[in-house]
Amino acid sequence: KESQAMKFQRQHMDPGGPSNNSNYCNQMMRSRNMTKGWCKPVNTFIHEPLADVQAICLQGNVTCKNGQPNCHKSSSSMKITDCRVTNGSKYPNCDYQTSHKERHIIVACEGNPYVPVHFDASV
Ligand SMILES: Nc1ncnc2c1ncn2[C@@H]1O[C@H](C(=O)NS(=O)(=O)C[C@H]2[C@@H](O)[C@H](n3ccc(=O)[nH]c3=O)O[C@@H]2CO)[C@@H](O)[C@H]1O
Repeated sequence: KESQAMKFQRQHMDPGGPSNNSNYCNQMMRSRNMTKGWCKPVNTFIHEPLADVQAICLQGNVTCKNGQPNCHKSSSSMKITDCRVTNGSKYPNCDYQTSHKERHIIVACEGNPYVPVHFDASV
């Protein structure tokens, strides 16, 4: 069974990216298994080293969207790509808009070791 920490890395980590093609999201949402059963509506990939993303758990503590107290906001902005399903997208041919951005990100952390398990938002 996939751990929450490994699920976070599968869904959100891409240190090597982004390739500047407009098809990045279509390719990545498929290859990271987020188009099975449905087209996941929104997903962010983070283009920073894993160690830098794990370090966010030691940074600014903030309240999560769901009210839980275990979210943390990155002290610096990070290179990300937002993938958002298009209006014309029809499962199983999931179609995404690819948006490359630099934002502070907010993740939820859990466990021992205390690591990212959920992507909450970018600001
Ligand atoms: N405080 C917590 N502490 C610990 N765990 C917590 C906590 N909260 C949730 N989980 C868990 O995390 C799991 C999970 O997948 N939550 S999810 O809301 O659906 C994730 C969102 C995110 O993937 C994506 N999104 C969204 C915006 C954006 O900019 N970028 C972007 O990528 O869309 C998704 C839906 O919004 C679930 O098991 C839940 O129980």
